[in-house]
Amino acid sequence: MSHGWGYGANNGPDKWCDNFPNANGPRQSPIDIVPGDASFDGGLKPLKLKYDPSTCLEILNNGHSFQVTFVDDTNSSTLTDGPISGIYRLKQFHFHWGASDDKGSEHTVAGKKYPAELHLVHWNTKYPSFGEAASQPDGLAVVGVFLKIGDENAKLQKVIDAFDSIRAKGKQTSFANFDPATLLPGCLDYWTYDGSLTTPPLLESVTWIVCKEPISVSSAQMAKFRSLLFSADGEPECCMVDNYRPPQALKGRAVRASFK
Ligand SMILES: Cc1ccc(O)c(S)c1
Ligand SMILES: [Zn+2]
Repeated sequence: MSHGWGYGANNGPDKWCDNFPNANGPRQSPIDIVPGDASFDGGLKPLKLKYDPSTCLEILNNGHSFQVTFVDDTNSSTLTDGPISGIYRLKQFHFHWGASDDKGSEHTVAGKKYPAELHLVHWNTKYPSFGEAASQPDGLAVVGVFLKIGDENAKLQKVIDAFDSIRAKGKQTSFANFDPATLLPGCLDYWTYDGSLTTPPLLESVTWIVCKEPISVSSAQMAKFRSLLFSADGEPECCMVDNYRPPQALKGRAVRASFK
């Protein structure tokens, strides 16, 4: 039986094209962002993120990353303005990270890798659901935030404190009253381009909004990320590390900057 997709030698990013033809599509993510090649667009609006902590629902280990999911049946937690039109609802946030502090982000900046990258996933409310939106070219908007090694991040620690309850694949636990805005950098300057999910099925439905300014994470906190498992209870333990896709070909796409 064929093993599901993952990040190992036999099922990792270089093999995803075998089962997911989008992998070789024209608007794949992530990309290497080259600041000198990005064009400033004065028409880009500031990001407007309105998050209601009471919509925070649970935290789970899905075997690829961990994610915090939100109730998305109203416009309580939304992304508007920025490069998008209309109202996009927050569905979940998750991270990608490395086995060591020198790698882990999906997007890179002039070749620089950060130790981790946060993705805040929003869906366009012109469609009836996340699932419907995910198959549309303007269906999703993902805000990416880089993590850099520095001071301990007290806000992030609230998420890390839940890891003991979700160490193995398939584990989930309630996670209430968390404000994802506390994970955003102070400056919301961003780069934006048309891309895709960075995990199978690699749907080309994402407006990427990558923040220029990183947030901090301590090396000890990154070690806690690496204590999570790709494997389920009863399976040989496999540490959840290097769950990132490397940069993909730009294929003529423009990258715009909201800042000079
Ligand atoms: C919807 C979604 C799921 C997983 C991901 O890594 C991303 S980037 C987006
Ligand atoms: Zn992601």
